[in-house]
Amino acid sequence: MSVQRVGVVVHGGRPGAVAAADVVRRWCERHEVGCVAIDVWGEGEQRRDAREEVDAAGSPDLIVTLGGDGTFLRGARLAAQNDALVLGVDLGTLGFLTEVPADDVECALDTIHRGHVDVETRLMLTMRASCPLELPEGMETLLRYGRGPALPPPPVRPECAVARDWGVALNVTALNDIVLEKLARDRQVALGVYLAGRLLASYSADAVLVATPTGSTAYSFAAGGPVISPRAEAIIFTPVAPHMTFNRSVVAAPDEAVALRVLRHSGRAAVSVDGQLRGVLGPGDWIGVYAAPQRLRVVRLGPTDFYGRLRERMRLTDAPAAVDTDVTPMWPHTTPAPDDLAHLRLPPLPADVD
Ligand SMILES: NC(=O)c1ccc[n+]([C@@H]2O[C@H](COP(=O)([O-])OP(=O)(O)OC[C@H]3O[C@@H](n4cnc5c(N)ncnc54)[C@H](O)[C@@H]3O)[C@@H](O)[C@H]2O)c1
Ligand SMILES: Nc1ncnc2c1ncn2[C@@H]1O[C@H](COP(=O)(O)OP(=O)(O)OP(=O)(O)O)[C@@H](O)[C@H]1O
Repeated sequence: MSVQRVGVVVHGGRPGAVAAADVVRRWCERHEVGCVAIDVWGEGEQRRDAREEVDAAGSPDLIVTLGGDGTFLRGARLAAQNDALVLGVDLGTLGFLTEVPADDVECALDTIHRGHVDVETRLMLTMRASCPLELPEGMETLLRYGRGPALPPPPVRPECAVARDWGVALNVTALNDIVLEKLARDRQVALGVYLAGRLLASYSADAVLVATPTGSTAYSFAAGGPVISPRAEAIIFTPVAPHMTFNRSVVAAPDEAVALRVLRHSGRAAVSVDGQLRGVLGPGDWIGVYAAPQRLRVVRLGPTDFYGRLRERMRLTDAPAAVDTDVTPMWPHTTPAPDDLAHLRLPPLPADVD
């Protein structure tokens, strides 16, 4: 695939990211490829929903993010809207989602332009709600204090309108997670949690969240949820500080929806999508979270080493009694794999590891 138009999402507060954006712009000029800077977070401006943002940018077919995981999530939201490829350049703190170091950005663009890339697809979430979402007056001001303006409420998909009891379909995609959390710090949320349409249990908690396998290493991980390979197809439900004995995550199949209903006596609940506040629910309101029909298409320049990255970036520590200096991979596969292993994804050669 040759690239027609690149959309650049840059962490404007980081000089290294701004300099790397310049490198991308010059590469585009040299290759006569359109290039547009997408300032998803222009200070003082009204933010746009993903459709408006992508249209204004002239429908790029490649989104390059220059920043950390937050910047990647902002770019992924736009790429998902246009079925564009997304390349994450690592200029952040943790860099769990990003793919290439800043020094390799030109080389990465050359490779993509020649069509020599692997495209990894990632499951994303979308949702329906009992009513369109909105932010109460005054919240916008609070949000600006933290991280700049809020996104507008998610647009309703009119093409998905049916009978009222199915609620409204919202034009949102989450690569990590959709979170329902208490709005007031002193009032838990009380929720009925339904899996595949059946009540699992009623929860009183600080928050509950629905995560993708990609998001299993983000908030869900912090709340004690399982780590799931991003290549797996699953939907994870994780409660955060539930005041009850059943506090486990439940891993559902990708065609099973997770519905969250705010109970009558509950405090109000904030809905966040990949860390962005998108609405507030009151008693009686509900959201249904399910796998989006489209997958995110992420550029991979080499074999992914998810577990190596997990060990390194999360700084996993070994049991003191089990520390061993031998880190030779199991099955280094310097010779072809035996027949009984031929169908497996085997560890990448050390030279190929990102
Ligand atoms: N207690 C928590 O850990 C907590 C609380 C709120 C939100 N979050 C997460 O933050 C995400 C938004 O990220 P942000 O960078 O915009 O906000 P942020 O700056 O608050 O980032 C939270 C941290 O999570 C990391 N992160 C993000 N996605 C990840 C992933 N898939 N795997 C591993 N680490 C990941 C980021 O690098 C950062 O260190 C949300 O989707 C949510 O999962 C985490
Ligand atoms: N384009 C931008 N311009 C100015 N400030 C920004 C921009 N993007 C993010 N910031 C600010 O930088 C801080 C970190 O943002 P964010 O966590 O989203 O970055 P990130 O890309 O995930 O990098 P990191 O890995 O360091 O967290 C936030 O306070 C945010 O407001």
